[in-house]
Amino acid sequence: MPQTLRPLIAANWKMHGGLSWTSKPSDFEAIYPSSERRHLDVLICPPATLLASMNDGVFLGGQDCHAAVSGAHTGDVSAEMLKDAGATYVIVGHSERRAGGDTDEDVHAKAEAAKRAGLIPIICVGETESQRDAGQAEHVVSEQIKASVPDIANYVIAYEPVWAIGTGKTATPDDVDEMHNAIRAQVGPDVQLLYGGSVKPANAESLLALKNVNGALIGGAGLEMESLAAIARAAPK
Ligand SMILES: O=C(CO)COP(=O)(O)O
Repeated sequence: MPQTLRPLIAANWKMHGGLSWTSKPSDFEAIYPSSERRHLDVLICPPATLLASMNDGVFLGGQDCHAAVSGAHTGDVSAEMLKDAGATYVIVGHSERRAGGDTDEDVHAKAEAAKRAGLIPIICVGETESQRDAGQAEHVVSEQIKASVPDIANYVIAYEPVWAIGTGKTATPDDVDEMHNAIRAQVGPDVQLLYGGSVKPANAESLLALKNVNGALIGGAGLEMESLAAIARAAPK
């Protein structure tokens, strides 16, 4: 891993959590103190309702944003609102949003909105199981990157094969290595590349050891601070 690319261990809480929830980022500090993790960054992306109530020594992010600054968009949240509530990052183009209708063009516009607001977009890409079975995985991901990534300097790519999300099926280290090497060749040396899809404490070390894996985007295993910390501890120093 080039020296400049710090590991980023990111939890996407999806639609889980509330103000009285027992899992709190402040507990993360007690389990894995920042003094012991100066070599990496930890990010939690809670539901937008919780962002402003959290300020606990980890980076915070949104899970999606609208492309506009404000306006008549019922139910949406702008990148500026996420920034205002304490976010540093925002996930865009998650497959669960793409399944809900987000196109590559939408993702491109959302990533530009993130930059406009001073947030770092985490741009998600990944193939479906049938695309992988058809030998199309690298092509699909490369086309998603071409169409979804705007001309901005500071962004993160998260490779999340759709078939590995929430299924317990993790891509093998060889599959992840091959895909991340292809993405690295496409985006250059400066972009952090995260792997996501059933990352757990038990498989984190083998995935995070890969040369072009600079961190993880974690769903289920990121809801508990103990398991998130165990994954973070598996990142190379
Ligand atoms: O979608 C994901 C993170 O954004 C991955 O979810 P799981 O870790 O639950 O498979």
